[in-house]
Amino acid sequence: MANEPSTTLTDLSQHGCFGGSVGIYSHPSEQCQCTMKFAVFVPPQAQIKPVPVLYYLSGLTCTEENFITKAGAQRYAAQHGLMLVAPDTSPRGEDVPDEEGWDFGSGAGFYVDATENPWTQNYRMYSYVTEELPTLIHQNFAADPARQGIFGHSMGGHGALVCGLRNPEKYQSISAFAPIAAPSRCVWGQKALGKYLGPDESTWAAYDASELVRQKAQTNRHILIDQGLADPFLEQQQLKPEVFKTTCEEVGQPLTLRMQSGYDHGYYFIATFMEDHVRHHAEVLCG
Ligand SMILES: N[C@@H](CCC(=O)N[C@@H](CSC=O)C(=O)NCC(=O)O)C(=O)O
Repeated sequence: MANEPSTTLTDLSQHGCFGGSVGIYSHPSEQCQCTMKFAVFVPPQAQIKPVPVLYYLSGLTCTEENFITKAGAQRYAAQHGLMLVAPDTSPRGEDVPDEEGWDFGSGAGFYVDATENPWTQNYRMYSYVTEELPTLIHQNFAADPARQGIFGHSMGGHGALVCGLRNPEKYQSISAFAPIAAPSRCVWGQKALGKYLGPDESTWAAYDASELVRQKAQTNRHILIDQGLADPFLEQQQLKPEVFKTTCEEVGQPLTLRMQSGYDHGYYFIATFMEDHVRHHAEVLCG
């Protein structure tokens, strides 16, 4: 069912899963100028016709494997007939610049197109996620390019909000778990945006959901966010969901922000509310 099969994908592993399959793939990336990896769950419905695709963006330190092995999304994606795609979180490799520390560089691409050296050649995760990866998916899998959603966690929740708000024609549904919701106002975001984009903070707004939603509110679409109240990064002021919520209220962006008592930042929290998030996307994409 896929269009014009590409020869550039390397199949690294395949596993039967809920009547469909999980595959891990690598490919040479034009945007990131290195080998990139991603995970795909193909639901059983894809054997009959192209299915909608739900992209998941992971958080700091993650690879393409965290979500697919820990979040438990495949059961619900199989029920609704959704394909899941989870890319790595940054370019990687011997020739890719990196820095000490886990909140910048490898594993911390922040879903931006860097404009500052030495990051600009490889760190193009925004264009990778919104352009190169969807093209590859549609060339190689039974995916319907007209029905796509995006969600993610923490740094990946920030990425999902940014990619979704900036590209309403590409993504019809958006949700996030504990997103970095106002990166211009937190330590993680200020470090990453300052290094990838430079010190001129006016350039950061294009990658800050709480700024973007002022210009790009999608008043006909509902965004779902879950946030754990026992999340240490919430207390450290890295996430700031209240800033995003206030802006959404000001501009009329429909938002359900659920503050979940007893949940921290990890994948036990994500797995607990995964069914609701997959349903949120399926109601739009599979309706
Ligand atoms: N290594 C760090 C903690 C890193 C961490 O918590 N990463 C989160 C995402 S945080 C925001 O983007 C994550 O998803 N980790 C992977 C996992 O499988 O849990 C430290 O030492 O504090």
